[in-house]
Amino acid sequence: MRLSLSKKINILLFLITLTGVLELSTIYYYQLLQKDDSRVINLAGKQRMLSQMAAKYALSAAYGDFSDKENLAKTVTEYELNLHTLYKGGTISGAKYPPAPARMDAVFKENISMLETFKGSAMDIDMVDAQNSRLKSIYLEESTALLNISNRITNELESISGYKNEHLRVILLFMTAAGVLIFIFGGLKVYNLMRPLRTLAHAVSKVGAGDFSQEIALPESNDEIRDLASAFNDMAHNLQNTAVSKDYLNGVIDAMGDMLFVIDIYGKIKTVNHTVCSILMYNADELIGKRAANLFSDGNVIEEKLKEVRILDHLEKISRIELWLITKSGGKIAVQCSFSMMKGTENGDIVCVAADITVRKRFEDELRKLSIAVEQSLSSIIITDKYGSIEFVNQKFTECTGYTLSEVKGKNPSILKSGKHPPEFYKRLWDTITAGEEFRADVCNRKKDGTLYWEFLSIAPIKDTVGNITHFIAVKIDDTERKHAEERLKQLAHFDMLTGLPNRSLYEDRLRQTLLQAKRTDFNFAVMFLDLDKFKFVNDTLGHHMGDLLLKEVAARLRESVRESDTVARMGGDEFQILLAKITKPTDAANIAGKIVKAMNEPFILDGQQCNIGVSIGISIYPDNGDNMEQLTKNADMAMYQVKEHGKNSFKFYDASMDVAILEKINLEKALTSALKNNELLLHYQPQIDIKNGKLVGCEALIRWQHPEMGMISPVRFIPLAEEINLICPIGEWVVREACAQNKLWQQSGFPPQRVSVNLSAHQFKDATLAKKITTILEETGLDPKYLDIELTESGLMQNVELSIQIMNELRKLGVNISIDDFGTGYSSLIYLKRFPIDILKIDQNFIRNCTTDPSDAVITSTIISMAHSLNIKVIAEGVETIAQLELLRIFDCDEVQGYIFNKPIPPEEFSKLLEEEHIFKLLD
Ligand SMILES: Nc1nc2c(ncn2[C@@H]2O[C@@H]3COP(=O)(O)O[C@H]4[C@@H](O)[C@H](n5cnc6c(=O)[nH]c(N)nc65)O[C@@H]4COP(=O)(O)O[C@H]3[C@H]2O)c(=O)[nH]1
Repeated sequence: MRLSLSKKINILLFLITLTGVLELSTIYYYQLLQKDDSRVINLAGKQRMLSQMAAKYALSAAYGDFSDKENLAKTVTEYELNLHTLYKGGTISGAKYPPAPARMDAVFKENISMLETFKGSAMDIDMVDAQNSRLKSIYLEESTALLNISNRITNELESISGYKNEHLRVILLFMTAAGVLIFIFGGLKVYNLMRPLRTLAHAVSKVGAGDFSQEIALPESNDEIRDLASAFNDMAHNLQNTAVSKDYLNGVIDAMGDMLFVIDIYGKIKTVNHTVCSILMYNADELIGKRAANLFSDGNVIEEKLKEVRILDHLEKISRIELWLITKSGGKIAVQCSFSMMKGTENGDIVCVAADITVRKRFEDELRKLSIAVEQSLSSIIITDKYGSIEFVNQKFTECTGYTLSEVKGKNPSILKSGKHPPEFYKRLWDTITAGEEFRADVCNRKKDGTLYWEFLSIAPIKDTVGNITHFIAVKIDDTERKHAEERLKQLAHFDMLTGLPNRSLYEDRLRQTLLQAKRTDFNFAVMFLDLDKFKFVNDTLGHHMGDLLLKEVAARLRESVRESDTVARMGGDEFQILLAKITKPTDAANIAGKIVKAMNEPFILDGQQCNIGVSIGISIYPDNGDNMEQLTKNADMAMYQVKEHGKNSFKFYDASMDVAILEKINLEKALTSALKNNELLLHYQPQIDIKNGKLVGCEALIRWQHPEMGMISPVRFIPLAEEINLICPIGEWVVREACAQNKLWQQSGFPPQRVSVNLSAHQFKDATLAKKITTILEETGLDPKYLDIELTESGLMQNVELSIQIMNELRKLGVNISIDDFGTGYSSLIYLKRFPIDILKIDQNFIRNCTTDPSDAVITSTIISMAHSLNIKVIAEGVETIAQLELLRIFDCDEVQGYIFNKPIPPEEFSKLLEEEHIFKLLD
């Protein structure tokens, strides 16, 4: 049952009041009772006195004194009245007397009876003989009895009154105790009521201090205090959920990544958060009170902004602006500030939140620079979406193709297709880029006006943050000129410039192809080795010009003598070779050879002058005279020598009896096998000179074989043999070790350090452990890798491009220099040149030899030099023999030169002398 607080208090008050009233009533009643009792007791006392007086008067009469007879009557009458009043109650002289308690009935009756007896005796008092002693005793007895009973009544009344008093005192005591108990109970109740109120007051004061986590235990009582406590808990809970404390708010503000300032109406800083302090490197104390404008590079702007914010306040707009904040150390930080009036305050504070946009700004700057770079790039740039639809092209693209951005936007780059590439090319392109890789290639495209052009194309996918391709970017460098140069170089590399016939490299390539085909499909072919008779005489007597004209005419007649499918090549000088691609029988070759001899014997009219020559032809037939290129060529060569030996101007088939030379070769092989361990190999060194100052910058190590009987043998003779019999690798290793050791010795002798170049055979370059071997040699000899230069021939590298690149990179990593030897005689591919990590390019001496006389050789030389320089590659010209060559090379900006004009390859002791003299080679004046 719910007892409300007011009810509880009312009950308590009622009980206390009731106790009080009862107590007062009791006291009052007690007082009244006391008054009645004392009146009764007084009357009873008076009865005792009256009984005494009656006794006295009776005695007096008994002794004959009747003077008090009347007094006796009066006394008895009064006594009787009083007795009846005491017994039954009544009023005497205005005073009221209550009737005596019932238990005193007997005594009062006895008193009345005694009084009646006494009265009877007293009535006869006149006849009493004064001397009658019996009467005397009767009177005495009766008055004493009356006196005694009066006393008894008095005492009994007194005792009844005393008992009553005692009883009332007990009641009073009890009531007082009850009152005290009710008071204590009430006090305890009030204390209990106050306890939850005190808890509540404590909790309320905590909430007031911002601690909303208060929750108090509900009192057990089902009253308003319980309601209050419950309401308080609800309130605190709601406050915690909806309101934030100052600390919490400060925590939030300090945790903000952006800087926060509160600026007062005077433009002074009132508050800052931690981010401000950490970015601007101030303490909060240093900032508070400072003018906000002083922190910005453009204080006026800030002042204006603050004013504007106050004016616009009613619009409730947040005003944003980009500014520069100055740090304590003077650094500048780009920020985007937003200003807003602080709501809920009257003092006009403004909140300024400044976001650090330095990175974004830098990024925007980068982006701006990048877009300018893209727009102004000298390369054409196309950006497409992931489906290949064009989104952007730059200015260079428009210049290059004639298409504007609006013309190509949304279209596919295939509008540029030239039709020069097969569908597989485009498939490979798409397969590569959609696989997320970069595609690079030389591409022939078509301009808007229909003209074709070449460009070097690189397409890269652009990926989003999760790696999905979103766009493709194509960067294209106009390659037409380079392509032309390359085509031209290829032409130069594969064709003889004078006669237009295929040169050695193309010829050998075709021979290789024919050989492969013949092996596959089993047919015969013939190799012819031709040497003109008397050409030297014509050249020497009629001059080079006539010699050239003659060679051209010879080439034309040779071409006419064979089928389209046959290859006529000029191998150099007056040496030609012919590949008769398919013959059914040797006589076919004999017929053609006869035809050629006949054609050569016809007089030549050169510039109006007639001259006659002849030709010696050696023929070898596949497969009878050899099943490989070298053998077929060598056998044809041998047959040609036979012709020369036997009178020239004829042809001869190879015959095994010619193999005397083969025996010689076998002997040579044996001798070479033991040459290494017999220490018959040695190195000569040829100086390499800086063309600008004549200083010695390096040398080329060239192997020599000092045979005990055959004398000095040229590497041209034994290196191919060593390659053939697999001796080239140990010999090559010996060369590298010897050259490194010698170079280190020179350095240890105090000579200025210089580079030593070593030739490496193509066979050595097939060895994947080559770099490891060279590392060991460098470690053993102690030579710094930068003083070693490895020379490789282009054709050697091309045999296995990927392995070559791998080995070259390994060597490069070691710090060793890499040169390409005999450049211009092989593939001369610029694309490969770009892929090879090359330091030096050596122009083949064939070009140098003729560069001053043959314009095409001069063109090749200068093209090679400028092309190498554009790829950051140094150029050495070898085989320089004349001042004219040297002069031309200097004009062509060649870097270094080597050749007989300075020195032939010399033994190390002689080379030491050059170093000792610190020899400066005399160049041109
Ligand atoms: N006509 C003329 N010739 C000049 C002139 N200056 C230098 N030479 C010669 O031209 C050749 C240049 O060497 P190469 O092209 O590497 O051609 C070398 C190279 O391919 C090979 N060879 C030489 N030494 C080694 C070697 O240690 N290892 C390998 N694998 N091959 C070597 O033998 C070839 C011939 O070597 P060498 O007979 O020493 O002939 C050398 C050198 O004596 C000049 O002004 N005029």
